[in-house]
Amino acid sequence: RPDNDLHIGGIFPMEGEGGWQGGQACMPAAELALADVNARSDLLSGFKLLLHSNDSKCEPGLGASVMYNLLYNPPQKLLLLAGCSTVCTTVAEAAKMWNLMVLCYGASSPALSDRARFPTLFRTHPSATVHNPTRIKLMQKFGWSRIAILQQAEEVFISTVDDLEAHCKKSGIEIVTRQSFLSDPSDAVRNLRRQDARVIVGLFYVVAARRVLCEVYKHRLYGKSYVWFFIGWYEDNWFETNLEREGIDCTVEQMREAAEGHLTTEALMWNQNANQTTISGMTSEDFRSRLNEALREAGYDIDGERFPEGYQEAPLAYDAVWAVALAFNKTMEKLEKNGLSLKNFTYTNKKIADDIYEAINSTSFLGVSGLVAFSSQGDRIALTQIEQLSNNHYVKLGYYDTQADNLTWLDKEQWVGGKVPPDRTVVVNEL
Ligand SMILES: CC1(C)CO[C@@H](CC(=O)O)CN1
Repeated sequence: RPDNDLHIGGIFPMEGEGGWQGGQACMPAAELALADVNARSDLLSGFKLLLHSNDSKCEPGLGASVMYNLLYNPPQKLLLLAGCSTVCTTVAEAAKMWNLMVLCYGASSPALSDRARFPTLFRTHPSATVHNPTRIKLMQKFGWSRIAILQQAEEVFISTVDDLEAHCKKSGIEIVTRQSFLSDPSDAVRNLRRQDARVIVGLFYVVAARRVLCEVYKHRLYGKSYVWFFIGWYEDNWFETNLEREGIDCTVEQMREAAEGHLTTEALMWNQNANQTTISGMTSEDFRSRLNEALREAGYDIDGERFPEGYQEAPLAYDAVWAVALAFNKTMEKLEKNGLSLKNFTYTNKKIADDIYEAINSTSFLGVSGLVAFSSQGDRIALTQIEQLSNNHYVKLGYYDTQADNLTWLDKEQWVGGKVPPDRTVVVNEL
């Protein structure tokens, strides 16, 4: 029997100290997709897709050595799947030397949107810059043209804020101050008060977010005269957990009071229309049930709400495998016209690599994570969701489709003072 296996490498962050261990849910999701595409007789007819997985621990060095093992050991690989921005940066910068496409299911760094450095990179995970047009849209909706920025000094937030500044300039929104901090936000928050900041965009990881919120409470930078934009992918009760362990000297009540009313933006990773059948024949809720089953078998206590890391991003990994299978299928059809197949691919065969690139570049299908399509930089085109914390739970306020400039608004927003807070001190002239 001729060898009709098509091999791809999978680099998953499974466990480690730093970064994101999203491989815990993303690897099972990728394996579900592998089974589904191999079960389809109308895809890669006669060929079988095989995934060779390894743990990167979200460390670029280990990711690089895992990549070399995949490439220097048979069988020949056709493409690499990877997660974590740091690992994707290393793998995607090197992969071009082997004419390999890299599909990242868990990388949000804006630095990856760079075809000069990463000519073969595609990602089903949107860049962190996907929040920015949504933030601008909300500022325009509520008439805020004077804002402040508070950020943690991390590469992903620095490049996201650079992009936000560019959007603000284009939209005539003034940034009165841009404060950044390494790990202690107290000086930065104090400076916000000095600059009379009222509408503040906050960009930091969740541990830093708790420190910021307690400082906001102490400096009374919350309530009816302030609006905070936070990132929406923290866990729902992020502002009232771990306070003791992280030395936050605010009580749960104080944190809740400071958090009341803040807005969040996040990229949609689960197809919103829960009844919509996707390319796999499943709805996103069907996918959730199958993923939960696979995770229970892997030993996770899903019913006890003990979710593995990467659960939120699992649809991105599932759809990444579908994007590969569909692109290989398209490439196979093209090669067969010349009596060739993907089995003819070698690490020095740029021609076939270009065919695979073209096929991925023109991806467009409805996956469990929504419409899967890439920008010319290989970035995932995604919808964003806007929420607001009201009485301690997040309320959906709307969705934004940047491509169509279409804001779906549910008119659910509540303001502490009963009206939209102004972006500056309003002087009322006594007549
Ligand atoms: C939304 C988040 C948590 C952003 O970081 C991604 C990981 C990374 O960019 O390294 C995973 N998804």
